[in-house]
Amino acid sequence: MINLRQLEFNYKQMPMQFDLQIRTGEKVALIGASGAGKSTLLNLIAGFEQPDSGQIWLNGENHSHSQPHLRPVSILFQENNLFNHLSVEQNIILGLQPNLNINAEQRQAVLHIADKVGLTPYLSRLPEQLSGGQKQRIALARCMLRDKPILLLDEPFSALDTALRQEMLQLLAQICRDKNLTLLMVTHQPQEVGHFVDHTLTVDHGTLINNQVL
Ligand SMILES: Nc1ncnc2c1ncn2[C@@H]1O[C@H](COP(=O)(O)OP(=O)(O)OP(=O)(O)O)[C@@H](O)[C@H]1O
Repeated sequence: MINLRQLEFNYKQMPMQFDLQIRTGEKVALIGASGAGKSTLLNLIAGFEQPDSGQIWLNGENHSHSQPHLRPVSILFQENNLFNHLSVEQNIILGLQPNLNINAEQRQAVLHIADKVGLTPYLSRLPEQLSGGQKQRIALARCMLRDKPILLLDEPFSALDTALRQEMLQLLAQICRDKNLTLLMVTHQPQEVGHFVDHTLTVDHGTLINNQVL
């Protein structure tokens, strides 16, 4: 569950104020013009930006000022999600274990998710040897492996073609269902995710302006 209460944040040129209520297991798409504040909203929830005032409640706990790693949240950024000196497999493993030491069961989970996102042939490569879409799939695989109840995705599929976007969306739907995840996902293809999400919210000039049920 995500509950934002009169959350205020100011970049000099753009004051922002967010009120938001997303129930556990709910899936919400976030749309809006470039520069409207979508990424900032995700960064506030994940703890990478600090609000000036207001409250952030996540799964019933007040996380208004907690450290990012203490929040029950996984986030996929628009870019720079990967460690370039680590292999594809190691980048995925980071979702489970920061020191990369995993047991046999965890390795099975890594291989399974790598297979699901079509990265099995690339596991020993470095990210720089992959395309933009393949890199984004590494980050997506890592996010989906993590055991956090809230998933924040910032344009996760923008580098993928239509067919692959559909496949990744199905995988995401399955994982959200299996783990009962709460999902907030920035997208520029609201028509493609309409059947998958419960609501679409629009960010306009630093505020959530509507709540449209699709
Ligand atoms: N570090 C920063 N310092 C000052 N202003 C910033 C900073 N980061 C973003 N902004 C400004 O805050 C506003 C919101 O940016 P944000 O990245 O949240 O928009 P967005 O809706 O995610 O855009 P896009 O769809 O292009 O990714 C923009 O006007 C942007 O210029």
